[in-house]
Amino acid sequence: MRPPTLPRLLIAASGTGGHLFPAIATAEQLADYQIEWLGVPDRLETKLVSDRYRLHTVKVGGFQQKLGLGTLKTLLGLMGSVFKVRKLLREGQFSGVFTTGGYIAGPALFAARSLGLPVILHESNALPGKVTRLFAPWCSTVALGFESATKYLKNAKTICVGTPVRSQFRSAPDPTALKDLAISKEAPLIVVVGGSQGAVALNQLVRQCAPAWFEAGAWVVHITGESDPDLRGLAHPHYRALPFYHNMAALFQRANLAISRAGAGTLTELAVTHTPSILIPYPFAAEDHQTYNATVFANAGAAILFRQSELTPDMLQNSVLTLLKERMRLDQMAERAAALAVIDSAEQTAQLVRDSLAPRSATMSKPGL
Ligand SMILES: CC(=O)N[C@H]1[C@@H](OP(=O)(O)OP(=O)(O)OC[C@H]2O[C@@H](n3ccc(=O)[nH]c3=O)[C@H](O)[C@@H]2O)O[C@H](CO)[C@@H](O)[C@@H]1O
Repeated sequence: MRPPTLPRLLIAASGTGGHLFPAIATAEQLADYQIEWLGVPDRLETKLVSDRYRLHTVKVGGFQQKLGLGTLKTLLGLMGSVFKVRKLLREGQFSGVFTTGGYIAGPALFAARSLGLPVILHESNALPGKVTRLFAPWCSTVALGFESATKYLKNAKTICVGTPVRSQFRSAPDPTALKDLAISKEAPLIVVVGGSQGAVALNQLVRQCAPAWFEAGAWVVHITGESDPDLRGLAHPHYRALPFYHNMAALFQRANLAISRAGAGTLTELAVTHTPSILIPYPFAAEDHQTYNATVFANAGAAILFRQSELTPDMLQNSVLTLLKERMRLDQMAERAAALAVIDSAEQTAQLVRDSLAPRSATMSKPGL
């Protein structure tokens, strides 16, 4: 007897770690679905996803502010992508779409809804992205990373579930992890991270401040991103600079303090690993959404928020030195961060996917249909 085929789910997630990792974490909980992926050529998904899931790609881009030839080109491109995804969904007999927003969500949502298929959208930011705000009312369910996002999505069916984190963040700390970095076991550790692509301005600030932190006995692991022109700008026995690191869970678990941009993915991980932080939102992020994320953490007492435009190297250097001396304050910030964590977000999000797809999958699997 042939085994019953699993219902099929298309996941549309693309571009940055902040969009891909929550989608991967949710996919890891959906072994009862046959999953395929929708992304964009040449983005991070070609490295992170294609060895595990069949990856289909379409070209999508954002609309420019001014109307003109560029807008027309983007619109035609979008229509072409919608047709391509529609064909994929129909021929592949998919039961629905799960997306984490961003540009890829547009064609996925248009195509799915035009076929009457359910769409579940996860929005991890405190200020939902434009695509989410526009399309949320058309989704079966919109899962939110932050409760405060609800107020921007009044016409949608929303539910706060936190943001899913990868399995590495949900397993017990591995005592052999971080061996590759050969860092002191006892010294205070500062981890610097600028999102999945790194942050050159943050890197420059940190390099100016770090010598005083080394003097104070601290070590620094600095995730620089691939595009920093000054990658070898600092050398010290207590300093490790890396373009990207895969075991972020172990790194955050070990860190006494993180200095970070305020992408929703990283913030969620800092909460799950109870890591106190200094947050410097990326000032050019769409609609300044990272400041909204960081404000939630700062208001909760889990982080200190600095705007990049107002932050001098002296301010950053002294804040870190003060925090390193105030262990009780760091412990309190860690507790506040822990209070923001939703450990089972991946399971909750996966269940929302099942609930939205269930009636259709049940119909499709009835004999004779
Ligand atoms: C510049 C920008 O607009 N960034 C947005 C992007 O996320 P972006 O990817 O920039 O940033 P996030 O902080 O959300 O996610 C980064 C992810 O990459 C991982 N990581 C990072 C470095 C590394 O070496 N190894 C590693 O695994 C982190 O652990 C985290 O899971 O989408 C997020 C979700 O919509 C937004 O909140 C961010 O504002």
